[in-house]
Amino acid sequence: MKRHQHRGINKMRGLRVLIVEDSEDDALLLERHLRRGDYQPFVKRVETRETMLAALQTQPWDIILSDHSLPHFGSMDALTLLQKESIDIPFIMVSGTVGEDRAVEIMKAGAHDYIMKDNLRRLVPAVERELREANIRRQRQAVENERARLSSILEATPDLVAIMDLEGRIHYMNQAGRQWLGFIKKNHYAGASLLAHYPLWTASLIRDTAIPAALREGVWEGEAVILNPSGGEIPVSQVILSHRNALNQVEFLSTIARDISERKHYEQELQYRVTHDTLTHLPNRILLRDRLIQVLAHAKRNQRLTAVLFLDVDNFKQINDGLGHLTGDKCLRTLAHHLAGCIRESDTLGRYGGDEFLIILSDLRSYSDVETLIKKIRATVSQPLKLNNNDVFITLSIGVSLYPQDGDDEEALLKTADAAMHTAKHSSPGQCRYYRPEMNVRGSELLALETDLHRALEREEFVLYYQPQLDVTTGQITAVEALIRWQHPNRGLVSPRDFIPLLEQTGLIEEVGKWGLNTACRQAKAWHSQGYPIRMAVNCSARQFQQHFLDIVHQILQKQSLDPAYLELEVTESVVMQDTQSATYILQRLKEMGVTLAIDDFGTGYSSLAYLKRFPIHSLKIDCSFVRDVTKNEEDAAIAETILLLGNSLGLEVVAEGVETEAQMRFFQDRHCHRIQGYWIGRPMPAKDLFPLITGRNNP
Ligand SMILES: Nc1nc2c(ncn2[C@@H]2O[C@H](COP(=O)(O)O[C@H]3[C@@H](O)[C@H](n4cnc5c(=O)[nH]c(N)nc54)O[C@@H]3COP(=O)(O)O)[C@@H](O)[C@H]2O)c(=O)[nH]1
Repeated sequence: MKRHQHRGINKMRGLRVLIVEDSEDDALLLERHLRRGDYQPFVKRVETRETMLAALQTQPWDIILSDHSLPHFGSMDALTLLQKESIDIPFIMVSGTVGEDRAVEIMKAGAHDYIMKDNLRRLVPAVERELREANIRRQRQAVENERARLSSILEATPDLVAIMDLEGRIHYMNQAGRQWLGFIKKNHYAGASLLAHYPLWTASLIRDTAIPAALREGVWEGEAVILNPSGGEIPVSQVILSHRNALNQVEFLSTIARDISERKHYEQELQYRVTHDTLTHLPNRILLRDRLIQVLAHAKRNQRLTAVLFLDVDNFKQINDGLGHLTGDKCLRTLAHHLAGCIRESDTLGRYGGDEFLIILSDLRSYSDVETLIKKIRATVSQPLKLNNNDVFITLSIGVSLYPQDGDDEEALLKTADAAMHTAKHSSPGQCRYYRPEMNVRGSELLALETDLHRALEREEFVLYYQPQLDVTTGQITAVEALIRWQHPNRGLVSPRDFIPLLEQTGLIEEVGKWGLNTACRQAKAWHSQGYPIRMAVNCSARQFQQHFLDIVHQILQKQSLDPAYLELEVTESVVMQDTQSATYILQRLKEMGVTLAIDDFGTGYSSLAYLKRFPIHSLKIDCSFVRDVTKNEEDAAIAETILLLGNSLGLEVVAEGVETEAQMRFFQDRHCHRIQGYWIGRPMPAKDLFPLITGRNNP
């Protein structure tokens, strides 16, 4: 008994039954039949519309068993109520009176079955079938709901989604896809080929690579381009999937394509930024290197000549510091523009960094093409750059390396061009140097020198030598030029040509220059005190020529109690032409202080008459290079004579420097040059050695 009970309880199935019935006995009868059928029913009997609605709203029901006709309610009313409330519950009519026609009518109205009250043996099987079918209906509905949800997601997604057969014919395409491809109505795509909506190169990629890969491996992912109706290209990231049936045969393909226009735009932008200089928009170091590799590969294959030009703006720091960074930037931009105008379309100009530019010349017919370009560049930069109402003159130091002789890869050519440029910068700024193997040795020497220079001032290794200048009219030594020397502990006396450029680059020139000015003024004062009013000429480099230099000069003159008229500051044309506005100001203040001013190396730079008139200058020094051959070379003689005439007409003193022979001396004497400086009078020498020369000349 216990075992039977146990089995019975296990078999009992719960069932929530709503019975529409006015007879309690009939309801109990139904309940009993259900129990016999191994159900454990939870039963609620209702007999009006209101009680049925309340029961429906209170809890869910598994089945409704309804009598056909109640005093104020019936199966038709119950079905209407269910429809109105959109409730799908198996509905079995249980009646003793209904005729066949009426029964059919009720079935049409939504009842799932009907049972005669005198044949209740059918009840349990009917309930079971209806429960099963209701379950199937629910599952179908769930699938349908799921399908509708997925469809609405596909329709709403901004990506193109399509289903295709194995030939690429479209069977479904979502709204985004229809819009991209211009299918105005929903079914317009039916049978159209997706391949027709790609440009040729992408169509072949999809046909020959992507679809075979998707068929083989199940999926292909890549980038493609889709055409919009007006032929515009939409870059896409695309996935193609193959879908198999139960027999493992591919049944159809699906694809999802995402518009990556924005990403592509950013990628291009990024690529541009990585490879271009933001200031000048020229190729930067990375792209330059890349181009050089390509040019060299081409040159190797076709036995072509190639040249690399390293260009560096001389004294760019002064422009930046003096005129401000914005003007410095403008200077680089303007220069970049001018340089771009000098090269052929096949050449590459780029900004290598800071004030350094690089030009790659490919497919040269001969190396003379390089000379042609250099001449063009020279002619361009000899014109002033118009920067915010300033005429700024710049010079470029250029280093050239040639392929194949100076290196056969990009590394070697860049290194050799750089070495050549640095040699130009150190020995002759503003000039061009072709690479020579010994330049590399010189490079490491320069590095060692630079290290020593940092200690030279505190170790008192600098000395001043003085070179006499002869007054042509009186024959007396009326002035001397102070020239610095470096007494290096190991190298001996180092020429200023080897260390002044280094001092300028490192900024040490300001300290060393101050020391030189002070030492020279002290020496001038010493000679004055001994009865020899000698004028002291002191060189002033670009880096020193700043507004605070005015204070330095003033303080030193005060400290040494030297009459300012006996100090002559020598500046080159390039120093004053770099920033004419600021130069005019400084020169004017110096003049007001009583200091005299000389333009050094005159004739080698701009030689601009307009500026000479504007600047408060006292003298012009004819550069040694015109003096050397003045008696042999007509052109040099003509230049020297022109400078003399120019100086005289502007009321300036003219000094000829580098006079080594009597013939040269006579040349200048005959043309009323005011002062002569050169080995013929005396080499630069320590003050103690010069003194006897002064006393000898000045005490007839
Ligand atoms: N900013 C500073 N620059 C300086 C200073 N001292 C020197 N310098 C500059 O260094 C350059 C080289 O100078 P140096 O080697 O001293 O050469 C000078 C003379 O020695 C040389 N000279 C003079 N007479 C003759 C001659 O008859 N023949 C010949 N071959 N050379 C001769 O000319 C140089 C004079 O230079 P300059 O200044 O142009 O008058 C040089 O550019 C110096 O300016 C310093 O303290 N500060």
